[in-house]
Amino acid sequence: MDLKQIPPLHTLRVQRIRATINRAHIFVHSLILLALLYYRASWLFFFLTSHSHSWTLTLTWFLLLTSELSLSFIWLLGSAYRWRPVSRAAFPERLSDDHQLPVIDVFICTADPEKEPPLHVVNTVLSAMALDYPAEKLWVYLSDDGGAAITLYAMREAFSFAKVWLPFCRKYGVRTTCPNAYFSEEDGQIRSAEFLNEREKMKSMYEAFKEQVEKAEEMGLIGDNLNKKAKQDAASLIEVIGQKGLEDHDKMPHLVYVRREKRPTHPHNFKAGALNVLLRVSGLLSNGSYILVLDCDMYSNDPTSAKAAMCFHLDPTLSPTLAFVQFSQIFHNISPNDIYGCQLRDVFKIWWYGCDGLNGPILSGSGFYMKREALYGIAPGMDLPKDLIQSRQWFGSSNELLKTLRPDYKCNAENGVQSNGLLQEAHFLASCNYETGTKWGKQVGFFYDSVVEDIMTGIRLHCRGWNSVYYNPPRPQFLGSAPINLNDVLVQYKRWSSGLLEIAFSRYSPLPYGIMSGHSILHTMCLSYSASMPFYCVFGLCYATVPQLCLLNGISLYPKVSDPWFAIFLAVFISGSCQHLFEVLHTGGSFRMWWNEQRIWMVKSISANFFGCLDIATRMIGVKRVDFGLTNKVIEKDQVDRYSNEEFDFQGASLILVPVVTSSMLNMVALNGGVWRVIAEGNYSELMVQLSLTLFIIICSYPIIEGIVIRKDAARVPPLITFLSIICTMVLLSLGFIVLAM
Ligand SMILES: O=c1ccn([C@@H]2O[C@H](COP(=O)(O)OP(=O)(O)O[C@H]3O[C@H](CO)[C@@H](O)[C@H](O)[C@H]3O)[C@@H](O)[C@H]2O)c(=O)[nH]1
Ligand SMILES: [Mn+2]
Repeated sequence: MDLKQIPPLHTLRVQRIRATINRAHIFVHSLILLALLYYRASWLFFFLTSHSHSWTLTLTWFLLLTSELSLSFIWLLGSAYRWRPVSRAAFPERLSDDHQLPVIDVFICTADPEKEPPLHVVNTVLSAMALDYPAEKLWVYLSDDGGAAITLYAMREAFSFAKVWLPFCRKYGVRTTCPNAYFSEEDGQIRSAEFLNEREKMKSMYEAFKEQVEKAEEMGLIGDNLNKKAKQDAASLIEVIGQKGLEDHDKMPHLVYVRREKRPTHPHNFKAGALNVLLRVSGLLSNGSYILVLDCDMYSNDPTSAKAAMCFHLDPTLSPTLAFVQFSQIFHNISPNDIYGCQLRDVFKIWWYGCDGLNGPILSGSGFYMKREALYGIAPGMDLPKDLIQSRQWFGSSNELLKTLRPDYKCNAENGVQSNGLLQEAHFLASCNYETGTKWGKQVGFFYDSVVEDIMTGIRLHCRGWNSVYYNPPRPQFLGSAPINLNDVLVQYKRWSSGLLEIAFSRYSPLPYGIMSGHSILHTMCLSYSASMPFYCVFGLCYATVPQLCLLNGISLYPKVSDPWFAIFLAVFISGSCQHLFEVLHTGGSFRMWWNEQRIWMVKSISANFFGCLDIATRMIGVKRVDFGLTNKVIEKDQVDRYSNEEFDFQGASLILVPVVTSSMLNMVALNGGVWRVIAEGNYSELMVQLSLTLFIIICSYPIIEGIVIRKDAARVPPLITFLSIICTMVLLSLGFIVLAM
């Protein structure tokens, strides 16, 4: 048959108009930036060389040049995302028969039954079990780092519930296969009486299942495992759920509960460590060629994702170098205009499309189908080590695991796992000593050098020669929940910032590493951009303080309104803002969302990014240990109300908020002082930019100022934070007066 007549499994379209607009903008914006930097540098040079040079001016201009240079450099790296955006379509219905599909292992991670309620976790498990994929080829693994009896109990109950839930979903073509989500939304379609009847029955069965888990929780099944020590010090426990009735597996995927061994003396490497244990245990039990990774707070929202991913993985032209297919992450609980910028709009609606037009998106933690072989430490097309000694150095001493690496290996778990002693070996693979002296976490599996293991792993796979694909079909394939309280948001960003800095300062820092591994320059820029984001704090901190302190002291840092160079500063501001606004509107956002994103970018850069830098600095000098800072997923009703009203929630605010509150206070003082000075001295034109900048920051900070001065409710800025920020503001003001008066 003529190959051209076979309908393709997927298609790719380059977004030409977007690419052209983007490239034109990159060109214009680069020219403006160059002019601005020239202006700043030439004056700085003049100050340095003139006889009567003032140290104060030299210092302030140096600070501004540094911050403007850093921002321009980060912008330049990020412009690679806009170079060649593409979009894809997949046609899973064109896949040939089910018999040829490979085995898929689904990995779901949970780490704490208090912050991640077991009922939510098993909802994610159920949604994954209901993927539209041959049941005997689907294995679902849950890694329980919380080591809680209640989670295991909930898994067993979930397996029983799945026996009725999966047939129901299949019979009626239910797409929302996460029961909690399904029963909290209306079906919306006109359905038969039989269906409505069954749905009601199913609902009451779900309620009964839910009650059972909640009752167990109340009865204390959650048990003594909850205390911190037990979480750090526990033996491994692996259970293949529902194995006794093998007949179940005609229609049911396998479900495996894995609790790895943890000892206080052994670093457990957080999620990456958990995933690597799953990689080994699953290698032994099912050895799926592909792996779907899900966080416990992100459920499958469309059963077709597995087959859609296979459209790419099974395409012989893509497959040899394709490591993973990344799906978009959509968060179901985002407020109408996304006050905290948690939907990661730029990542999933702009950047990954752009990366996909180069070598593919960076790994994003959850919602991706990964080729197992890509995680085994080799470049595409290379063979795994054949020599036994070398294999053991890479993969550890389990002969059973090593056998699974052979190309002719036949999985022997088909006949039941418990019977053939494999479980014992699985415990060995989940023990905390197993990785000692091996390449796990360094070359094999998910990488340990950063708490953002996803980005780290993605960068290293790309630099090793693997590619990836981004797929974002109209119906969200995976839905997650985002934090809805400012402190949780900032703590999450702080972890990401420190993790990204770990990458930036590691041997795998993407810019040198990408260039040295011969990776494409544009894609290296994309990889480097992600690792450079924490450095936004240089610009943020400088622009929130230096021009303001100078304004108070009557020092002008920008050209006069009448000076032609003034237009350059205005043009940078307009060009940057317009591009951002255009992208927000183009990706379905509103004007309000654009404004919110501007604000939260400022907030995050001076708090989370700055604290990320401090975190790394304290770790480097050995004062602090690495911490994951799990995101809290238990949400109170009043928090939800505040969030849906788009009201800032400062409850539980920690020190991380101090820079934000300090900056708001400082800018208010500066604006008042600046206005007085301008009125008194009439140097309006000279200080115009500084006055406008200060006013802009104040308008952006309105919810924070409101939280300090006006609000009296429980979610206002806590008085302690206000107090600390007053002290910081006073220190900054005094420093400003002392230094600038020199
Ligand atoms: O020691 C740990 C810590 C975390 N987790 C799991 O890791 C996942 C992500 O944790 P979460 O607190 O939800 O962090 P987020 O910031 O929401 O996660 C984002 O950032 C992480 C990297 O920091 C990525 O791994 C995630 O995929 C990405 O969604 C959850 O399923 C946790 O249960 C573990 O299994 N073991
Ligand atoms: Mn999460």
